[in-house]
Amino acid sequence: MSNEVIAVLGAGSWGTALANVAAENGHDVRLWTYKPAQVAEINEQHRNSQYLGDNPLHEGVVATADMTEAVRDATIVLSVVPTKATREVAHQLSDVLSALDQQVVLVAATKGLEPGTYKRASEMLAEEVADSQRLGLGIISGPSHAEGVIKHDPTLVTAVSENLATAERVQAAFTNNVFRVYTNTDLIGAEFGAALKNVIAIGAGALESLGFDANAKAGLFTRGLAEISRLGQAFGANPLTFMGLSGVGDLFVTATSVHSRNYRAGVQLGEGKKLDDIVENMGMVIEGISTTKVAHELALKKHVEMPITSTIYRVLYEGQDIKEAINELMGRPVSQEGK
Ligand SMILES: NC(=O)C1=CN([C@@H]2O[C@H](COP(=O)(O)OP(=O)(O)OC[C@H]3O[C@@H](n4cnc5c(N)ncnc54)[C@H](O)[C@@H]3O)[C@@H](O)[C@H]2O)C=CC1
Ligand SMILES: O=C(CO)COP(=O)(O)O
Repeated sequence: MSNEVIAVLGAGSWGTALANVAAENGHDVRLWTYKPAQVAEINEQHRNSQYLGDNPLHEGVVATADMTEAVRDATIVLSVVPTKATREVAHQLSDVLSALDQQVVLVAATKGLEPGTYKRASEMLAEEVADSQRLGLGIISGPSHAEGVIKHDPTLVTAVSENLATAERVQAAFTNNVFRVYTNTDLIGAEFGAALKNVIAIGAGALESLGFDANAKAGLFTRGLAEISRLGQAFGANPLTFMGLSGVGDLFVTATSVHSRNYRAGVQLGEGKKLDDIVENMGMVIEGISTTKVAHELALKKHVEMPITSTIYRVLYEGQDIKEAINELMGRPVSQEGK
């Protein structure tokens, strides 16, 4: 395996888990966070307790609060901050790359769409980091909770870039015996799948707390995936991508796992907790909350029917009662599948 110098921007649960995979694969890894206490804990105790508890990190994961230090000589840079911070961090990265006169393969691991602009993570990176500063642009996506990856649970993800050689370079850098990386070239489909499954996962959590059985969840997953695919296709996605790891795979894990922040938020909504309290107590980003609003707006703009997403929008943003919302969904005129 050729050795890469990999900078990971964002030391939350996912950035730390990805940095750990890269270090275990023998790469030179720098993990950037703006929090000095986190730098000290990672470098001295090889833990990131706020996000990953007592799980030990590989000693090759070196944290720094200095982005220039993190990025200097890096060949691959991963952006793993929440959607709302992606543009700001990418802008900072661009300044750093200019000063270093350096080019990198740029990879987003963020799952969301930017409010207002409706941009995907890779689009934000492309807008903030100039072509001349990039050797390639892609994403890592798929069913992969950090909590499982850090414990070496077998995990399958996909590296996606419109340029297959870029995807293959990321694949080569991250694949190992417990972390298997596929490739794909449908960036649009992969990013829509990754962002929109979070919305359905919130719905799945709510069904769980209302005590509904697997029938309801299977219906939600299937019809949820149908509307995710419809919206993605309206932007040019390949429908087959939604059958893959960044589509049904990620929907399945996020809408069924207790590790999912989105699913857990849905459970708490179903228990009657207030949205603001849920966000405050989670302590980690719940991307689906903002994505629900973005997706609902996009569906209206593109005239794409997304009844489940719009129902979850009304529950989250208009205070609609969940049981009443489910009754409304179930009472919609019946229709033909595959339309
Ligand atoms: N947690 C997981 O298992 C997975 C998460 N993801 C995605 O990865 C992204 C990050 O998720 P998590 O790591 O779970 O989030 P997190 O909430 O655990 O951590 C986010 C990190 O970003 C940092 N951050 C936030 N705002 C910042 C800013 N303005 N400037 C610099 N740093 C900032 C925080 O300090 C924190 O270290 C999300 O889009 C999520 O959907 C994708 C796959 C798995
Ligand atoms: O995308 C994820 C797993 O693949 C993470 O989902 P949550 O943000 O809901 O934990």
